[in-house]
Amino acid sequence: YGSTRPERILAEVKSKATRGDARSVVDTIDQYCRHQEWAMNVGDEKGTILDSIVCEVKPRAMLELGTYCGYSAVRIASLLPPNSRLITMEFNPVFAAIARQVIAWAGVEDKVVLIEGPSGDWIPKMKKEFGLTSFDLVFLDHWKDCYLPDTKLMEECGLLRTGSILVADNVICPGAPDYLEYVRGSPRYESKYFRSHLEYTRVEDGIEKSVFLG
Ligand SMILES: Cc1cc(C(=O)N2CCN(C)CC2)sc1-c1cc(O)c2nc[nH]c(=O)c2c1
Ligand SMILES: [Mg+2]
Repeated sequence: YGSTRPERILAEVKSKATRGDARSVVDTIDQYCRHQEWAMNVGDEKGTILDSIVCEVKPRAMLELGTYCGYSAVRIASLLPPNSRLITMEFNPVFAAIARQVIAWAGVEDKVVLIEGPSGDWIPKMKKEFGLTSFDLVFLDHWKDCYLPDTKLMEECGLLRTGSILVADNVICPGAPDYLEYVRGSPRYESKYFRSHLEYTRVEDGIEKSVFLG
C-alpha cells in the first residue's frame, strides 16, 4: 500500500515546517508542490492575490468551500483579525483528516472550524449551526460545477449581505464558465478578474472577485 498525496504533503510539513509557524507551513507546501509533486493548493501566486483581498476585507466571518490539505485555510487564518472565524468545508474525509493536522501544526486551529460533508447539505444549516447572520467573505475552491449552484444557494439562504465578497479560484483552469457568466452578467454582482497562473505552472488561470450588491 502506498501513501496518498495529501499524506505525503502532511509528512513534508511535519518534517520541514516549524510547528506553530503558519508562514513556514505555507512555504513548505509551496516548495514541495513546486519541486517534488504538483498538488491543487491555490499556491503562492494566486495566494498573494487572496491575501490582499483578505487583508482588505478583514472578515469577521469567512467561509472556504474546499479545504483539500488546508493550505489556504492556514494562509487565510494567519491573516484574520482576532475573534474572526474561518469555516472551511471539505467533502472528502481523507482530505479533511490531513487538513486538520496541517491546520493544527500551523497553530491556527483556534481560528478555523473544519466541517465535513457536501456543501449542498451544509449551506442551508449554517446560520443555525454557527449563529451566523451572513459571511463577509467566501472563497470558492471546491468543485467548478458547484460554484454556481452553491452561490445561488447561499443567496437563497440569506448568507450573503450587501457588500459580501465572493472570491473564486480556477475560473479559467479547470474553469467555471457558468459561474463566470452569472456573476459577470448579474446586476446583483460587481465582478473583477485577477489574471494569474495555475498553481506552480505557467498555465493561465485566475481569481474572480465578486461583490454582492444585495
Ligand atoms: C486537478 C487539477 C488538474 C489541473 C491541471 O490542469 N493540470 C495540468 C498541469 N499539471 C502540472 C497539473 C494538473 S488544474 C486542477 C485543479 C486545480 C485547482 O486549483 C483546484 N481547486 C479546487 N478544486 C479542484 O478540483 C481543482 C483542480
Ligand atoms: Mg483551486
